[in-house]
Amino acid sequence: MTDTDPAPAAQADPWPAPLASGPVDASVTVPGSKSVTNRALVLAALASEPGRLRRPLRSRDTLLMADALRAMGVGIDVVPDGSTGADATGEVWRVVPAGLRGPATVDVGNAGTVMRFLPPVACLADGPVRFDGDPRSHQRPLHGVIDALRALGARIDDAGRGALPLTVNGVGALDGGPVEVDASSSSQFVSALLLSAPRFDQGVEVRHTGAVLPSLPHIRMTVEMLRLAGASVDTPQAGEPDVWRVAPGALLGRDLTIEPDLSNAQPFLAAALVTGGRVTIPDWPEHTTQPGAALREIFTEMGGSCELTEQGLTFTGSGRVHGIDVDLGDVGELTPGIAAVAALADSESVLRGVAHLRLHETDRLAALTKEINGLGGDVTETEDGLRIRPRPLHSGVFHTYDDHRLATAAAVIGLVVDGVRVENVATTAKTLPGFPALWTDMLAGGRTAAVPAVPASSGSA
Ligand SMILES: O=C(O)C1=C[C@@H](OP(=O)(O)O)[C@@H](O)[C@H](O)C1
Ligand SMILES: C=C(OP(=O)(O)O)C(=O)O
Repeated sequence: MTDTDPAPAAQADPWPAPLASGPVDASVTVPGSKSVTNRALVLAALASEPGRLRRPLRSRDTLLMADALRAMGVGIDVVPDGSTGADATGEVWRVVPAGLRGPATVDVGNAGTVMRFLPPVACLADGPVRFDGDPRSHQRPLHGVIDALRALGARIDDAGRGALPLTVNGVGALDGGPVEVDASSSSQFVSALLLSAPRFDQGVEVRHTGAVLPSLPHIRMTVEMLRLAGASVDTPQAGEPDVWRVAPGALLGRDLTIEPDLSNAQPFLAAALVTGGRVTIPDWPEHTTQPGAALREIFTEMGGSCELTEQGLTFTGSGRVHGIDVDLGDVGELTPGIAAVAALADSESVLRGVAHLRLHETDRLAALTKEINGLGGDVTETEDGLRIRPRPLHSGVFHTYDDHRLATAAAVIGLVVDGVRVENVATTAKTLPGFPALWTDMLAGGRTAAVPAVPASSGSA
């Protein structure tokens, strides 16, 4: 097992998605949030003292982030939890900040958070940091981060591509100050500039100039986590929309427990919806900036009800699945899972506000259209989303295009459509390693925890 390979159990490829024999009834412990884990790693690496992450997500995207920070000199190790028995919280990563080093090389894989959040960090290294990743990473938008960093004083060699691969020539500091960015293709441009800004000489003032700004909850997550780390952040006000300011200053080392990944809870909640069953997700946070929180409302409208108790969030399907007309601009990463449910509904759905999904792990709008239609569906792409007219679906191979959310969406359809086979289900390791086992445990009424046991001795994350 390498640091970037969480070694999921080998699966048949294509993987025969299990058919539900009746309504599911299970409690599923979902691993930590990718978005929270990778922000926590960056903020801990930039802090002025060591910090800890409890229940971090151990997946391809987060291990790539940890490896990249380590390559720049940061210490990241698995340490014993310190608590025992029922109090044990799972894996703990200790992050020990250090003077950031270059030369270094960073493999971003296909992780938006790594490719966007780390070039600003690399500006603070004392030498060149080379970034490259999967072929798809060369196509995903990065120009907003590159142009903004240059405007703030950075030297970046990208051979005029405005994309990966590139080298950030770190000199140990960055001026910072006011900068404009068009983040209409990814909110991560804004998050990236804000996260490192406490360490820029003048902090930063980011002004978004584009017509739309997707994934606002993820920007709120950035702001909230910066503040938790002691940063001073001003957020957009009436009369001054789309402007964020971060003051320069030291960041604190925190002891942070990572919330479960609510977007990865989606397929399990969808299972309750499409089978008319019941699924509980323990540790569902009462307050969260994760976009997955919107599932409570969206899936309720599509045919069920949910209740937040001490046990977690329980979603109960009504036995009917309704179509929905919804703007998913704030919560774009939920689109594949909602499209899967919509394909099984009793009426048409229109999913809007997600044109930027064409530049995600794959072109998600094209991929969902092709693959659902390949099973007999009737999906058409619109300018900014999908129109889904439910049809009786049949067996077939569902291709996933190296996209974790395509794979989990296919599994949802496979619960009620016999003979769905998911090509490359292993791609779920990007954010949810062990997905097939969690899925079959759920169908067996599982109560199994996905959180890895605390290792007996310390070691590298
Ligand atoms: O900042 C983050 O953690 C994320 C922001 C969103 O990106 P986009 O704004 O590019 O959609 C989201 O889709 C992605 O999964 C995670
Ligand atoms: C868009 C996603 O990921 P990334 O962080 O690579 O942008 C996603 O997880 O749905």
